[in-house]
Amino acid sequence: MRQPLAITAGEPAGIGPDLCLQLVSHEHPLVVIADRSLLLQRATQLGIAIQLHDYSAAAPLKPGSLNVLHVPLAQPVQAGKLDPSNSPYVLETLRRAVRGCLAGEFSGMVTAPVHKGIINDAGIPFTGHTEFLAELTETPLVVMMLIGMVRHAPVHRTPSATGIADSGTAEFMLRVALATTHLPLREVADAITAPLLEDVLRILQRDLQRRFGIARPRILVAGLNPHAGEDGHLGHEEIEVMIPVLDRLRAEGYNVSAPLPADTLFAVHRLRECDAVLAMYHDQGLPVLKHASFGEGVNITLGMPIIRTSVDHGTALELAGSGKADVGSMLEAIKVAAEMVQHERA
Ligand SMILES: NC(=O)C1=CN([C@@H]2O[C@H](COP(=O)(O)OP(=O)(O)OC[C@H]3O[C@@H](n4cnc5c(N)ncnc54)[C@H](O)[C@@H]3O)[C@@H](O)[C@H]2O)C=CC1
Ligand SMILES: NCC(=O)COP(=O)(O)O
Repeated sequence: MRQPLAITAGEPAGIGPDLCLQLVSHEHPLVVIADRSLLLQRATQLGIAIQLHDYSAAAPLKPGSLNVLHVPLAQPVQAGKLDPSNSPYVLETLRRAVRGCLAGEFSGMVTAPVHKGIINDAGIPFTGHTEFLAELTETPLVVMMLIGMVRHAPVHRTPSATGIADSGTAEFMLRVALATTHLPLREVADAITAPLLEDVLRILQRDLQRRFGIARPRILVAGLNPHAGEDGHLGHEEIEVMIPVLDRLRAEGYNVSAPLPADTLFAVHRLRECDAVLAMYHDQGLPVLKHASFGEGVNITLGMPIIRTSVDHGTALELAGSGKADVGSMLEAIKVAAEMVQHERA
């Protein structure tokens, strides 16, 4: 029997509950972790007729119903209106999913978006799922990677040394991993140390192999500084920190590039010939990916003992309860989690 994937409904005032309601007839076995009355209330607001089934690990899932593992809210919710007293509920849904994944009850977890600000307003330091899940699974280092299809992007039209065909369009999977996650920009340069870079690349390589079936991943590494430091004239991190690590890993058989200028690294002719890009920080890599595939991208946490994927967007409070939330990224996140489970079993 296929173990279900756990779906956490995220911030209750956001679009997470709306997205979960659209999963009733999904082909993959799913268990939504959320407050039951919140889902019923949002269904009424959206005019969706829905059957909820109370999930029990001991009983089969009920097809045609939304299987719900009930976690109670602290306060009733108004769509679009944040309330810090419900932040412990949000975190409890995540804890329950992680417990189930670690115990083998769930094959993985897929998260709807949380609102990082309101959790902090509730007095709970929180930077993101990524760091929170690392803590819950006692994983010393995890790697954030977002993936999405690049479609119909302009391609360099002149055949060159890269051998690029004279084609006007391209379609390929872009994977962008990050060396640092939710870190203020001011702190990024100090955080890029040789041990960190080496550990991140080892996690990236290992998970691309075991969870994506890529035998020898080709990884392009972005420099930290403009023009990858311009031979030391625009910063020294590439020469002092990055190049020695990359040389060492290459000698071990890794297919990693030298630090590349991030502005040209993201040109289509380069991206389509690699399996993943390692960007040094959140806003170096993710804007490119979201520009290409927002709404159907997937966020993945690598390096953990469990499988976790997520949507590529946030809580979109203004759309909650409106019927305008696009479920595309959630569907992709479920698909990718299911594929990762398959790869791991293979
Ligand atoms: N995985 C997670 O839990 C994530 C959580 N967030 C959190 O979400 C909150 C809001 O972040 P923003 O930067 O405003 O990003 P956002 O993704 O919520 O909104 C950006 C724009 O995209 C639109 N949008 C987002 N999701 C959509 C969907 N499914 N269908 C149609 N339109 C959609 C919104 O209406 C808005 O115009 C923040 O607290 C942030 O921390 C942001 C990204 C990921
Ligand atoms: N921009 C992606 C993002 O911030 C996702 O954060 P997380 O909550 O998945 O850690």
